[in-house]
Parts: sequence; C-alpha cells; structure tokens
Amino acid sequence: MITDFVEIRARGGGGVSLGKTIAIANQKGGVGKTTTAVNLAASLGELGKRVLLVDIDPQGNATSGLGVNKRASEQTTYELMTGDAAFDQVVVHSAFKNVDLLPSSIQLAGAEIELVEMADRQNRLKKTIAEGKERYDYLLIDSPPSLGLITLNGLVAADTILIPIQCEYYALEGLSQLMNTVRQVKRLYNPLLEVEGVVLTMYDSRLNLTVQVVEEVKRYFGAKVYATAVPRNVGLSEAPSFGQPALYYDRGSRGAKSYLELAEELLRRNGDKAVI
Ligand SMILES: Nc1ncnc2c1ncn2[C@@H]1O[C@H](COP(=O)(O)OP(=O)(O)OP(=O)(O)O)[C@@H](O)[C@H]1O
Repeated sequence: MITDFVEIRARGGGGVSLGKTIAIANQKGGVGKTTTAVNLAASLGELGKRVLLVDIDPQGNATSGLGVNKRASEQTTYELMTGDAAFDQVVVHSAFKNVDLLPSSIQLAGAEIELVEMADRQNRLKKTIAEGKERYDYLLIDSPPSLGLITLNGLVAADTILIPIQCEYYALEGLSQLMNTVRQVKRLYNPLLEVEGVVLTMYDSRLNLTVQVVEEVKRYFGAKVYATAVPRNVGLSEAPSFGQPALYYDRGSRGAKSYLELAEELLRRNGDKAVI
C-alpha cells in the first residue's frame, strides 16, 4: 500500500546522493556503543535503508553481534586501514535485511601503533569507506572505548557523531574530553563534523539517579538528546550471544522496539523517511 510514509529513496537513489556516515563513539567503556551500532543498523535496515556497519573496535563485538565469526574473518577493517585489502574484499552481507558489515578482528589493536608510522594516518578509514558512501544510505561506525588513532579515523571519516550515554553515576565523566576531541577534529581534519545526537542507554525511569542524569545530560546537550531512551532490557544483552540484533532475537522485546523507535527518530531528524 502506498502511504505518505512511502518514498522513492531519499538517499542514494540513482547514485546521486551519498550515504551519511555516523560514528558511534564515547571513550567510556560499556556504555552501549556496540549495542546501539548493531541494533540501530538492523532497525534502519528494517525501515528500508541500506546500511553498512563498520566495526573498528578490536573487540569485534559488532561483528559477532551480526553473526559473523570474527576469528574466521580474513579481511577486516585492519587490512582496510593498513591498505592491504580493498573495500570489496572486506565487505560481507549479514543475514539481516539491508545490513552489510566491514568486520573487525583483534589484529586491529595493533593498528593503533602501526598507523602512527603511516602517511595520512588519520585519513585511512575515510579513504577506504568512500566508495561505501555511494552504495549505502547510512554507514554506522562502531568505535573502540578510547580516543586513540582508530577512533580518530572514525571521527575523520564521519559526518556526525552519535554519543551513547549510560544512565549511571559519573555518566558525564569524560564527556568534556570527548567534546574537546570533536572540536579538535573539526578544526584540524573534518570541519563539517557535527553531533548527530545523544542516546541515553540502560534507562530506568524508576530510579532517581536516572532522572538526575537525564537532567544533567540535557543541560549539557540540549535538543541533541534523543527523545527515545533505550531501557535496560534483557533481550538486548542476550541477543549478541545468538549473533543476532534484538529485532531478530525477540522482536516483541522492549529493547528491540526502542531501537526501532530510535531509528525512526534518527530518520525524522534527518528529514528522511522509511521505505516500506
Ligand atoms: N539497554 C541495555 N540493556 C541491557 N544490557 C545492555 C544494554 N545496552 C548494553 N547492554 C549490555 O551492556 C554491556 C556493554 O554494552 P556494549 O558492549 O554495547 O557497550 P560498549 O560501549 O560498546 O562497550 P565497549 O566500550 O567495551 O566497546 C554488554 O554486555 C551489553 O549487552
């Protein structure tokens, strides 16, 4: 059925417009970067967008979260960034609608040091995923929990940064450092880099602490804070061990639904619409 929500592809249609690259980053560990990357990718794919998930975290959890064996991946973002493989040698289709992956492997941990010696070291990811921008509507980069050279490559390659913040004590700790890094990247390498938004993760509205954290985050980031907060949900934490996004593991779960809502909000904020 054709409704107002149906459109001819807003991005990428006819090869005219380029996909949007969004780095999901926060140097703080365990705040929900990978969970957001995997589930947002699956949700955008479900909504008809062509998505490339770019895993640049040496832990490779986004790779295994999409059901791809990170130990068996011969060509990964490591080879892409060191120049030893081309885009088409690395990209793999996932089992999930509209979602492709550039997998990671533990070898990427070494790249942090190896890249230091290389020419154009902060631009390596940007150059190698450039052709992906012609094929996908959204490219989501899952960053490691640091502000090192690999994360820098992600921020240089990105159009925007999406920051997951866990609703817990010290949630804002390190955010001024992250924003300083964003400002520096803008000044030195990527003047058009913007903040896409802030996503509150592991949200529990029953806790006073959560309410306080949300207030503080809103004071700091204002309208950039997404209205959709992701609740703490067991489906989201179980799904990775089955190599599936929550949408496929347990479609009715609150976690799966909240990431679909997040994807819809992201499309809305970008003036983009689902293709159904
Ligand atoms: N909304 C949620 N509900 C329940 N569990 C969650 C939720 N979000 C994330 N988790 C769990 O919290 C842990 C950390 O999440 P995740 O790996 O996504 O964080 P990260 O920021 O990518 O971590 P790292 O910094 O190590 O890369 C994981 O075990 C994940 O399954």
